[in-house]
Amino acid sequence: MNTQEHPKSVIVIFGATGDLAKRKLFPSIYRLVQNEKIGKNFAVVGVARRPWTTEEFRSNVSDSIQTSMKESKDLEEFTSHFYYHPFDVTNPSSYLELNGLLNELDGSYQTEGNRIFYLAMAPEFFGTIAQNLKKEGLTATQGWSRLVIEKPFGHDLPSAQKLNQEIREAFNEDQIYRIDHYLGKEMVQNIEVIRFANALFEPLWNNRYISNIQVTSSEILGVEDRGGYYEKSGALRDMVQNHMLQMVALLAMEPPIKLTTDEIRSEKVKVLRALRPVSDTQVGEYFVRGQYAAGKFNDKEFIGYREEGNVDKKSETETYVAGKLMIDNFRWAGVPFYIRTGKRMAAKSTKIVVQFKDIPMNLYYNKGETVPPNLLVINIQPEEGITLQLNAKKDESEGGYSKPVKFDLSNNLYDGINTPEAYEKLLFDCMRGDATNFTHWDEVALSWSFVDPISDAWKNGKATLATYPSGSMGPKEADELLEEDGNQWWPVN
Ligand SMILES: NC(=O)C1=CN([C@@H]2O[C@H](COP(=O)(O)OP(=O)(O)OC[C@H]3O[C@@H](n4cnc5c(N)ncnc54)[C@H](OP(=O)(O)O)[C@@H]3O)[C@@H](O)[C@H]2O)C=CC1
Ligand SMILES: O=C1O[C@H](COP(=O)(O)O)[C@@H](O)[C@H](O)[C@H]1O
Repeated sequence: MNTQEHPKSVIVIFGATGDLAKRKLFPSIYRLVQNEKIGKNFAVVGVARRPWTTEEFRSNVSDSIQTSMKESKDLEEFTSHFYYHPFDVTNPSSYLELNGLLNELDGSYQTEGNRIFYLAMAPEFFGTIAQNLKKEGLTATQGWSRLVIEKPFGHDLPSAQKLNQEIREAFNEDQIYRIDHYLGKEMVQNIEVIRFANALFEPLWNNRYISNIQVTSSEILGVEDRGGYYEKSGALRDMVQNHMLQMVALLAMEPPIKLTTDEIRSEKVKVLRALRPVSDTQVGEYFVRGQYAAGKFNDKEFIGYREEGNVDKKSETETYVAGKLMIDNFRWAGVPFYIRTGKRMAAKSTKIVVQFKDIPMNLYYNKGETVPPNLLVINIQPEEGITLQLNAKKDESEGGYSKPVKFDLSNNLYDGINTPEAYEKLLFDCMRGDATNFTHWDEVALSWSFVDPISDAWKNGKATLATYPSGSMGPKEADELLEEDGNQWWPVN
């Protein structure tokens, strides 16, 4: 890339001493520099309460890079772009001083007045920070100002509306970048290309040819030290309201008329609007919730969720959700989208399986053979790639007629290229003003509208909480959810 095209900006990270900044944000900025996506015209200002000096902050940034990258070079030059400005974000008088520093850095790094305010803090601070930034004139520069907001965006629809209103008093919708880091994953972005750049798939992408679609996001990790947050969230709010529904929307949306932010968002919104609402009397028919109990995985013993730190011993919080989503529109009528996500499961895997309908007649039936369905598998993580399961002739020596064969298209896809991390891509998109892979307010609101009745029904005791042993693929009730439709979960590894 030509240096002329490098985006220029001062990035202010609120919550710069926290976990997200250290594990994700500093390494992402480092990779942007190493990959020559940004040049010299950038500075990063860390804000938090801890009374660190800029030197201490730089040393923390340096540690973060050394811990997370296989190779780290030019660290001194890189960290020289970082500054620390300690203050309590609830104190309005501190913003003027911050503005002074930003103006100074703007001059030193020639960032043309462009500013990114990245809120890597608990959501209760979002409204206060946004309003103080505006009130104290930090957004009134000659360049652009953008606000990046981490999830969770509210706790339910009313709290999200309130939060949105507070932020919108200070920033326009097109200045707000709501992060859903799944939208930065290479293979999630690939869904659109697989669908809309291949003559092979798009004609089959409907209820005439697809039997069901399964989206799994399983984690081996448990809740561990995040009990305080997770007790108020649970898997439904933590994963389904955002990442899982976003993947479903990308899989189900109509082809946009153009690949622009607005057109793609508007197609995703139509899918979210077409989701069949689940009333409290139907919740058991469409959703299963579970919580991990003690168990063993790879010879290691794990405690149950209720034994984790900051978790109530009688907690009813779900660490697992499986659901059947129906999209009531012309393309998808009758096709279940099954989703499942959970912690302390048997695999770290995010995978989409598109199961095609059976052939109209099985010519091999009389020969005693079943013909398995064709499967298109999109592997999002940890491996990235696509496989296509077809049926092919067996070799004479194997006996019988047909067997499933997998075409692994992964190597052809990337050919060894090291794909960028989700946060790296999203930060770069924000610097370039491309909001396509961020969530619009309408998507957030519709997702909460879908999820709220489910969590209300659970809260009102309308469904039992199943348990599953740590190290398993979830409760048996989730298998029964599919068995009732004559389906089964496809393995994730
Ligand atoms: N960690 C992760 O992997 C992910 C996090 N998120 C979201 O990102 C956000 C941050 O998460 P995470 O980094 O884990 O949280 P942490 O608790 O690790 O960090 C919180 C940060 O906020 C600062 N802080 C707290 N109160 C104040 C205050 N009054 N004034 C100034 N600074 C303050 C803390 O610094 P100090 O104590 O020095 O003031 C710290 O830097 C949350 O919204 C979370 O939900 C989203 C996805 C993944
Ligand atoms: O947003 C979240 O995502 C992570 C899982 O992300 P992944 O990229 O590792 O799949 C999850 O652990 C966390 O609870 C949730 O807040």
